[in-house]
Amino acid sequence: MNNDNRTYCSIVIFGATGDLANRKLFPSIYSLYKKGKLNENFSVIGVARRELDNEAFRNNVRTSIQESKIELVDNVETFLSHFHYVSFDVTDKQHYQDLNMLLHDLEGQFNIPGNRMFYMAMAPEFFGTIASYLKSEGVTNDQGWNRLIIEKPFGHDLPSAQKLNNDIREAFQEDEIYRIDHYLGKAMVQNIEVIRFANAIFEPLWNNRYISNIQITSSESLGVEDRGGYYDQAGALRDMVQNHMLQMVSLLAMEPPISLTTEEIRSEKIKVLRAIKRMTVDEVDQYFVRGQYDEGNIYGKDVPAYRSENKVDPQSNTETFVAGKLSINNFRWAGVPIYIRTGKRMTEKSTKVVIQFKELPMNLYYKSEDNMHPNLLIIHIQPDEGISIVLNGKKLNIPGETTPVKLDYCNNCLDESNNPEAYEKLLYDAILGDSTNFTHWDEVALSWQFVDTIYKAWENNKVSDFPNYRSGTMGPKVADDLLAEDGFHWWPILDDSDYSI
Ligand SMILES: NC(=O)C1=CN([C@@H]2O[C@H](COP(=O)(O)OP(=O)(O)OC[C@H]3O[C@@H](n4cnc5c(N)ncnc54)[C@H](OP(=O)(O)O)[C@@H]3O)[C@@H](O)[C@H]2O)C=CC1
Ligand SMILES: O=C1O[C@H](COP(=O)(O)O)[C@@H](O)[C@H](O)[C@H]1O
Repeated sequence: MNNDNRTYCSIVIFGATGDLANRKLFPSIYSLYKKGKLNENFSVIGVARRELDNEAFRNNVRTSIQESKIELVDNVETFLSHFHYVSFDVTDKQHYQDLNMLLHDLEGQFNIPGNRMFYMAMAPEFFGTIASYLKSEGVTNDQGWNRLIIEKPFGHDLPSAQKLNNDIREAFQEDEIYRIDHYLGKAMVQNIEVIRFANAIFEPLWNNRYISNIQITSSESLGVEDRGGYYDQAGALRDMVQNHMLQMVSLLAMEPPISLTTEEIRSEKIKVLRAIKRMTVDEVDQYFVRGQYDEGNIYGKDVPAYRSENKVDPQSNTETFVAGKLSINNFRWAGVPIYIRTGKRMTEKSTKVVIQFKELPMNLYYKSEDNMHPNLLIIHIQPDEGISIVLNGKKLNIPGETTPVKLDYCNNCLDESNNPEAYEKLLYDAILGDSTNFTHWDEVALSWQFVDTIYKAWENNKVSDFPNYRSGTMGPKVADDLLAEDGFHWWPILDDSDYSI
């Protein structure tokens, strides 16, 4: 049992009957409890409109844990007794007093010193209103700490993000705001810093003298599922690039921070985002391409085109795929393209980073382009977690010939059961007050600034060829052309891939 009183707190989940709460938050809280990271001094209050009593709410929580891969143990009923539910419409100010009273009661019952965490697991249009009523109705407490966890999307563009930020800043200080980017909770995304800054063999090579290009792929085999209404307004650039992809870029490209504090790491990440070369609207098509999925076949199953998905405009021009080339204008990275691509209904669910190293100035084994195999460092972010290094070895029994050999380290092979989910890690960080793996407003603003130019170009220049990739493929041909123009190709993302091409 953990006696760390920093974890003594109440967690209020706005949107407690929703998908995120059920699929991610309840199982994460249970997992923390089961591991002894949360002791008995906590409470969870669920808020949503539908009428439920505490018992029905606790049954929902139990079901959500059962449906996750976490095994229920004997203490589950004690755990559930910490959960309470209040039903109200968050736009209705008067109910916040009831919430405050319940918080006070539970703080007494569970001996919680007034620490309050407010988790916004609801549509973003409510974020500003909730923050403002929490403050005006005195629900933010002056006895302990107050923290606000905000889900994505954080705005739709820079002006809307700025407005949202101003609204929540009226009630919460920047250091009380935890903007979630769940990629920052993934084990191998967190490992990027360790790979870079704890290994003498990588950091000396981590620059434009030795690296020829970097590729980041985050592909999904799923389509938009039941989120067509949101996604058709968002698109892949807002949904994945503005946040997750640019966060990975900044971790890969940042300078070593002077220490591992939140402020130092953030400051280095922000410098990368500032150094990304800005495009004019007219230049966007040289650097970014988009796609939309057509019908096709994934894992042997026929799937519909994006335009036939539920709650999607049948004439939609929303992109479900983006690929782009970024340049970072600084001493370390000038001249090294960073290619990113992400999309739905692609061949496989996979997130990988491939660092391709430059060729030797003179390779004694060179015979033709076909036998040139660049060294690669592959960071497998999901579903497999680990790193691979592709080197050149001797081809058996053929003198003077080389062949690529792959050295693998698998992170989740060691003990998968003990590997916490991203949400679990981030929730725990927020409870402890560690905001390193959350995004600062400056990062959000710089990312939107970059992405807004792309959308401006795309709005001016409507597509005529959507849908342009079949479901179950790696995206449209234009994404391959983007690299081919620079003499590169996308490295394959499947785990048993052949890296000899
Ligand atoms: N689901 C996911 O995997 C992910 C979600 N997110 C983000 O998380 C947030 C929540 O998403 P998700 O859980 O999928 O959404 P859902 O639509 O599943 O849930 C919305 C929740 O809000 C409640 N709600 C809606 N209107 C009101 C209101 N006026 N007053 C009180 N409660 C209300 C709903 O309950 P009721 O109808 O009972 O009021 C429900 O509990 C969004 O910002 C989303 O972008 C981010 C990443 C992944
Ligand atoms: O934020 C989002 O991420 C998911 C992909 O997350 P992952 O952890 O499964 O890689 C994506 O499906 C969703 O559209 C987006 O909103």
